[in-house]
Amino acid sequence: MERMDGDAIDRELATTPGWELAEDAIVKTVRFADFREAMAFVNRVAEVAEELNHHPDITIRWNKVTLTQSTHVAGGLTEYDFRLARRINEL
Ligand SMILES: C[C@H](O)[C@H](O)[C@H]1CNC2=NC(N)=NC(=O)C2=N1
Repeated sequence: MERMDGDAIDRELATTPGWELAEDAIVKTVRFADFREAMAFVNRVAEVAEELNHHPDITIRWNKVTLTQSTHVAGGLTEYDFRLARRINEL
């Protein structure tokens, strides 16, 4: 899978609500009622990541979960990152 160029990234970001570009990755932070809710979400993300074989970096800070995505093997953003982002938006 090829790395995406800036125009392609901007186009995809426009249809992937809640995600922002940070360096060569896309980032989203989701806030929950408490830690337990945050962990339940993280476990749902894990299921989708395993299904797609594409995994986000995940930071959990009490009730806030930050997902950071890029395609390691490509050294930047690819369609896989946006596909996972859209599935996460559906959770
Ligand atoms: C062998 C396995 O397919 C690869 O390591 C997958 C797993 N999940 C992955 N996730 C992400 N974000 N980038 C990758 O390059 C990647 N590669």
